[in-house]
Amino acid sequence: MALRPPPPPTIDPANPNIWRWEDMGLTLIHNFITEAEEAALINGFHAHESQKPKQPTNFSTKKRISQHFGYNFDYTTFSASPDRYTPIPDYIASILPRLPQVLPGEPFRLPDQLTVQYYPPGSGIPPHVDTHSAFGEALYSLSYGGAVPMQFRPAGPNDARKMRLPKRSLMSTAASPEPSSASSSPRPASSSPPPGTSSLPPSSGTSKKEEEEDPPAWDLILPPRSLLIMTGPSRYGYVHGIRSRKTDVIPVRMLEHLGQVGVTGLGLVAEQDNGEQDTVTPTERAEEDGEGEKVVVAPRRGRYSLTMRTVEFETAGHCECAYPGVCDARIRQEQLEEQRKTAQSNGQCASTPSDASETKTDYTT
Ligand SMILES: O=C(O)CCC(=O)C(=O)O
Ligand SMILES: [Fe+2]
Repeated sequence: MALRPPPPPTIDPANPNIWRWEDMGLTLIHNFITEAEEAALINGFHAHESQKPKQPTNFSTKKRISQHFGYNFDYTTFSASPDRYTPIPDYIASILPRLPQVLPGEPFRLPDQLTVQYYPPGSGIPPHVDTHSAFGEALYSLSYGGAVPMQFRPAGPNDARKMRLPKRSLMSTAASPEPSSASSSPRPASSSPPPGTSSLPPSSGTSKKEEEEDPPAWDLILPPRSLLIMTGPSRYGYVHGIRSRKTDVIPVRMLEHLGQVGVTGLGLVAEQDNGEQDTVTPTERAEEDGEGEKVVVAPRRGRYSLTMRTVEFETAGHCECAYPGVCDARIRQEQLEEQRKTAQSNGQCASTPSDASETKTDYTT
């Protein structure tokens, strides 16, 4: 199926590279870094990978490979410890001061929890909501290498249900990936099941048929060297993910829209399998899909992303967002309340609020 274009963005009249979806708090800035900076980031990733004290990285794997810098996040306590810190290399640190402050009126802290991910061609990340309570509102994600479409949809009742499953895992549901607790730890496989199709386990008593339809999703192409910024609804109330697939069927109108604002070279079809540069523009490859839409079938390339978040030390574990259905802090409160009620009905002491930080969940970011 062809990608579904996003709602029309507002293009910044002063800088056509900047696309905004103001009602969603979503921004995409094209050409945010130069090709030289992109090359430095890619070289830095591979140099760091080669220094890992383990067997050589298998780049032909289908799994994402990740590297963590800055504060290490501990998912058993749901907090970051100021004394567990992996130094941030220069090729990443130099990007941070250039990030736009997107929350006016709030003091701007440079992101201090950084995750670099390499997505081998065809791999993705399950649909998820990044953990609300652990990080500041603004999430930044810089893309480099190949382009990839990121899928967005408003979080729905199925997501809320899945986030309340006792054994939620990144493999199976709308959750909240990354970062994992230790720096450079391997991530779960990213390929299955396809986002949006995960079903509840039989023990939940809910059959696939009884599940409500997810709200419709749309795709945002993240070209290499672009910066995605999520705040507000897109940060707290939308699910985002990348489908695992070898090729994307891209409507030509999506490519033309990118071309109009000076974005060329998606990295998707820039190189042929024989390694030669491909001089044919993507739109020249267009064909019609079954519905008469002009599309380009573009093979996925290896893609890298640098996700930048700010750890909340002060307010860790709390969140007052408008999306309690998919809010980790609200879910923990609900669980505590249930435990308290159960304890009361069993005639035991109710648990104290301090249990909150120890509640065992397997939420990742
Ligand atoms: O690869 C990306 O751009 C985003 C990854 C992501 O959503 C995450 O790590 O939470
Ligand atoms: Fe995410």
